[in-house]
Amino acid sequence: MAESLHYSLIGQAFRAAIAEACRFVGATAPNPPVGCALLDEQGAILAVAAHHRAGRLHAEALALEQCAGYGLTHRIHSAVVTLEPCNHTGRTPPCAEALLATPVRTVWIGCPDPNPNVAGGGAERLKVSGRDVRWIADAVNLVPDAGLIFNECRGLIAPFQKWSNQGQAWLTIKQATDARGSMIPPVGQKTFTSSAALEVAHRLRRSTDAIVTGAGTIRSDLPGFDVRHVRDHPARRRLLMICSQNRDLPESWLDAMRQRFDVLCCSDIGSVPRILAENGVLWALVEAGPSLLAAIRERELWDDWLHIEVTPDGSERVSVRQRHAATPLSLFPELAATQQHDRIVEQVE
Ligand SMILES: Nc1nc(O)c(N)c(N[C@@H]2O[C@H](COP(=O)(O)O)[C@@H](O)[C@H]2O)n1
Repeated sequence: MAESLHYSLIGQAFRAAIAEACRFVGATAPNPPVGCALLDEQGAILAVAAHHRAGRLHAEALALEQCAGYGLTHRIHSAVVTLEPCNHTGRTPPCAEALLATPVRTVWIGCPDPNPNVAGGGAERLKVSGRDVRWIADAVNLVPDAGLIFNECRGLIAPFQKWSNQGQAWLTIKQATDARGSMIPPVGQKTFTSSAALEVAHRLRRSTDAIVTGAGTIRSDLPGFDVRHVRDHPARRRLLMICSQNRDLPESWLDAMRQRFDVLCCSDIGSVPRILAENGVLWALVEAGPSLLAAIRERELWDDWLHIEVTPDGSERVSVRQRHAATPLSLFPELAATQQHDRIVEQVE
C-alpha cells in the first residue's frame, strides 16, 4: 500500500475512534472517555469501540471483543487508541496485555495516560514486547491533520488529566449576555440566545458530570437543569453543586432537584473543584449569575469560559477562552458551527 494512503487511513481511524469516544463524554467519570479502532493490514477498520462507563470494558477490550465476535482477531494488524493502553489491573484487566494476545503489530496512541498507575507504562509494555508504538504527536508530517487529532485526543482527557494530576474537577463556565450585557432574559422568556446556542448549552449539560450554580440563580430562576435538544444523552445521575453562604433555598425546588441529581451545598467557592473531584466529577459546568462568576474569575478557578453574546445588531458572538492548551470544548461540532457568528479562541495561559 502507498505510504500516504496508509497514513491517511490511520487519520481516518483516529477520527472514527474520537467520534465513538465523544458519544460517551459525560458518562465515563471517574474514567476518561476513550475510543479505539482496530485495523487490518490494508488499513480497513475491523472494529471501533469506546469506553462506556467506569467498571465496564475499556475501549480496546470492547473493540477486541467485537473483533473476536466477528471471527476477525487473526486479521488485526494495527490498533488506534485515543489514550495510551493501560498496563494495570483496576476495575478491569490491562489493555496492553489484551492487545499483546492478538497479532497486532503497530499501536497508534493519541496521548499518554496521566494516571500515575499507567503514565507511559502501557506504551513501554507494548514496545518491549516488540510492537511498533507510534504517537500521533510525532506524526504531524505524516498523518493528515495529526495536530488536530492530537488536540482532540488531549481535549477528550483534559478534565481527567486535571483530576488525576491536581485532584480537582475541570470547570467550564457558560455565560450568555444580551445586547446590553445583561444575563437576565426579558420577563416571560427563559432565554434570548439562538437555537444553535441553546443546543450548545444542552450538549454541554449532557457532556459534563456536574452543574455548579449559585443560590441567587436558584432564587431568581428556579432552573430545572434538564437536558433538551440533545438526542443521545446517557441516562445517568449527575451532581448538582450549589454555592450558597446561608443555604436558604426553596425546599420544593430542592426536593424536585433531588429526584434527578445528587445535590451538594458548599459555602466556600475555593474548595468546589476539590469537592467535586472527591465526588468523582471530572468535568463540571458552571451555570451561575454575575456574583458567583466574578468570584470564580477572581480566584482563577475556571478552565474554559464560553461566552455567547448577543450583539447590538442582533447577531451572536461566541467566544471560548481557555486556560490550557487543550480543552474538551474542541470536541463540540456545534461550536465549530458557531464560527459563522464569530468564534474567538484565546489561550489565557
Ligand atoms: N486506554 C484506556 N482505555 C480505556 O477505555 C480507559 N477507560 C482507560 N482508562 C485508564 O484506566 C484507568 C481505569 O481503569 P479501570 O477501569 O478501573 O480498570 C483510568 O484511570 C485510566 O488511567 N484507558
